[in-house]
Amino acid sequence: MPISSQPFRDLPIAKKLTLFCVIISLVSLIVAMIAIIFYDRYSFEDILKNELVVLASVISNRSSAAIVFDDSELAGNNLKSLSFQKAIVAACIYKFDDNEPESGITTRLASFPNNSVNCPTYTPTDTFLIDSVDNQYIELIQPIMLDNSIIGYLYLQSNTKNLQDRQTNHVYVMLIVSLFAVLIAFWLANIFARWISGPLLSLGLTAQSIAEEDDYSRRADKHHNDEVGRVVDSFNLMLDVIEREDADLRESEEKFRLISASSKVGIFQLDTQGNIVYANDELSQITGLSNNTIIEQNWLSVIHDDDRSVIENSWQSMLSNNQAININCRLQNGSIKWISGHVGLLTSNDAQVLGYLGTINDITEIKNAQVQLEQMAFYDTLTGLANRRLFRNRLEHVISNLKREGNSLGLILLDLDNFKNINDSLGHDSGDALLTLIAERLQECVRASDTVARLGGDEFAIILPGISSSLAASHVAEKIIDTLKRPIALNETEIRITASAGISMAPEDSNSAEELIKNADLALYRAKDQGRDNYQFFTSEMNTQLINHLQLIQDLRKALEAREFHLVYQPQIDIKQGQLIGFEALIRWQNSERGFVSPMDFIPAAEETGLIIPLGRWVISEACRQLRHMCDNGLVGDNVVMTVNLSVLQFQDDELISFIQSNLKEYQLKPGQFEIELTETVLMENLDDALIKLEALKALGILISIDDFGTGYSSLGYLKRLPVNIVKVDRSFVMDIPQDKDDMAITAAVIAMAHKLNYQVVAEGVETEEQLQFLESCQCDYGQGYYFSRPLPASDLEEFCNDFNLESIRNASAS
Ligand SMILES: Nc1nc2c(ncn2[C@@H]2O[C@H](COP(=O)(O)O[C@H]3[C@@H](O)[C@H](n4cnc5c(=O)[nH]c(N)nc54)O[C@@H]3COP(=O)(O)O)[C@@H](O)[C@H]2O)c(=O)[nH]1
Repeated sequence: MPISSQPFRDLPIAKKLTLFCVIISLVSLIVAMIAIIFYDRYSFEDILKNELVVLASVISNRSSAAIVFDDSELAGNNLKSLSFQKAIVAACIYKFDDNEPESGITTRLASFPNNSVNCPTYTPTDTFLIDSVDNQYIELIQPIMLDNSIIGYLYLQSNTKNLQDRQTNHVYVMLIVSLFAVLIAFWLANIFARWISGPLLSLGLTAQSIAEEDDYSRRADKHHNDEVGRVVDSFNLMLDVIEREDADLRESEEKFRLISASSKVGIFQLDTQGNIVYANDELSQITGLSNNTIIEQNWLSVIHDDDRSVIENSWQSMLSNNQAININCRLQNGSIKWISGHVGLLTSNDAQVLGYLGTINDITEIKNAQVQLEQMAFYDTLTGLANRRLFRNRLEHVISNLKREGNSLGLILLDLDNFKNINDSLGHDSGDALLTLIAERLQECVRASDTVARLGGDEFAIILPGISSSLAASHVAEKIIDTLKRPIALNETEIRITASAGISMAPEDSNSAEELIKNADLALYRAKDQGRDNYQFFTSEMNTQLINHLQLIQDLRKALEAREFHLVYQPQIDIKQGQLIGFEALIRWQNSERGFVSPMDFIPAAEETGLIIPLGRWVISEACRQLRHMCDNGLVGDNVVMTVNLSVLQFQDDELISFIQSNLKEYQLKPGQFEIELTETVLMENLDDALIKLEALKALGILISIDDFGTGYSSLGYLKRLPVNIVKVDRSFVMDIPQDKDDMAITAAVIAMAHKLNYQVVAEGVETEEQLQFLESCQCDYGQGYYFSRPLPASDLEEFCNDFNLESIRNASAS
């Protein structure tokens, strides 16, 4: 409620109290004075009248003789005594006429002063009268008695001036006394007022200084235990609470300031209109605007053009709905920054919106990382092509459109032939560069609407959406294979590479992405099987093959548990000495339903499933056990070597060496009695690791031979680096001797080269005397083949060992 300015009301309490006391005193004094004046007046009049009566009584008593004797002189003398009475202005003595006293007629006998005009010609009607005349005089008529008879009258007139003077004096005195009383009352009231208002004033001053200095540690002084004292107590109590809350507030403000200052988050406060009223330094850092500019400038102007309308909309919705919002946008202030933020409501205890409090984070790095991650998640980092995930997404997307639009889809899976060799020989950097060039060539072969993806390694996929027919798909596949065949210049080397491709079509082959990939993969497998550098369409019989393959794997697992495997041992003969020098352990699987299953069929499946590890370990143990058995039975000496074949996975097994060692120990065999046979493919999987492992095996004394030498990536360069003991010339070279002169030349060269490198040579697949003679002529060290013996079951080994004689074999062959 507005306070109107009223002079009295606005006076300080002390003055009000003083004024109040003075007014009370004044009113009291005035009332008292009036009462006294009135009282004075009547009491003075009474006194005057009484004095007049006494005076009249005395004069009248004295004057009876004068009347009786009609002595005016005596009467005059009696009256003269009144000269001392200053108030008496007139006095007269009257006597009744002697002749007619009953008539009441009087004669003036004497007067004072002489012949006073004031003495009336008097015929009294009353015997006794006293009265005041016009408040100026008092008149008295006193009968003069003699023997109870009235003989005359005395008239006295006294003026009241004296009385009035006395009264006036009284009034003056009272006024002076009142003045003093008022002054004393004022003085006392002042003291009293100060006494009363002093604590209030002090309380007010304390409150004022607290407000001015913002110092809530101060306390008001308590002067009395009265109501003001209780107000002071309450005030101080309130200050305690405020001080505590103020301290808490300051502490929290300080915390906020510290947090705000050191925060890596931009913090800002807006008023109810959305204007920034506070911003911390980090906000300036993030926005690139100075603190003042942020507050002055319309900060929305720094929002990226593309994001501004979205932010404005959510901003408006926050202002109108009073609901917190999350923001995610770009800032354009020179460079582009991504920010993420939150703006919440700042409300009072009664839920009134006081403004808005918000935070923003610079998420540019996160965004960039996100973009990078997205790139990495969906694109191949080396070639920039779609990766497996994106390929899969697109394939599923195209298939779903296919169902709607009734189009066809071609899927080509592509694998580079022998890419590994290039990688190993030229190095991974060259391999990567080649893959990048291949990716470029692949993209040249297809339309922009097609998807070229790298699925990993040297495996690529091409999605051909909306392709008209399998004929059109075959044209693309041909184009790709031809394009890739073109020589590629890589690090000043000209490289030629071929590719194999498998094609599946939707909806003909399947409408499921997974099925299509699987079908194309089967077709690719067939293309590789067909000698690479070609493409194959998926056919339903490939599916049958797949089913058979899966059945084989299932049976293989069961066979391992059911111990359906056994080993056969093929002797190896020293051609020059004609002596048995070792056996190659070869696995056999005899299945009740399948009958005999060739290792050529089940070893790849065992490799594929990892079953080769337990299977291969069983072979090692069984071969060692068999050699121990033969040694123990005197069938062979400790110079006879047992050879086992190791596949890629087996050779990569970290526990291979320790496993071999523990078996040698268990069967008390020397490392030199045990040999591992590795194909070039096994070694080439990871030549560097293979070398380390081979060195370790050789250091232990275990013999190492390279199987199928000459069929793979045979190179003198890498052969030199291999710590092997024996090279096995592949059966394919031996089998056509002596008909195939080239094979003879190759065989002779391999033997000579191996000898140069101090390796011994085993010729595989020796079936005839001619082959043996040729190998002899080439100084081949050892031979293995049906000519000497087929692989023998363990039960036939005793007979073989006891009966073996190369001469007899040769003689029998000659006859
Ligand atoms: N990882 C493992 N691989 C193994 C194991 N056992 C065998 N194999 C590999 O399987 C492939 C086929 O072997 P297999 O059918 O046993 O054939 C061997 C011989 O029977 C055959 N051979 C031997 N001499 C002749 C011959 O004069 N003529 C002819 N037509 N065939 C002959 O050669 C095979 C032995 O070859 P190799 O191993 O290269 O010395 C084969 O690749 C085996 O390696 C196993 O336990 N683990």
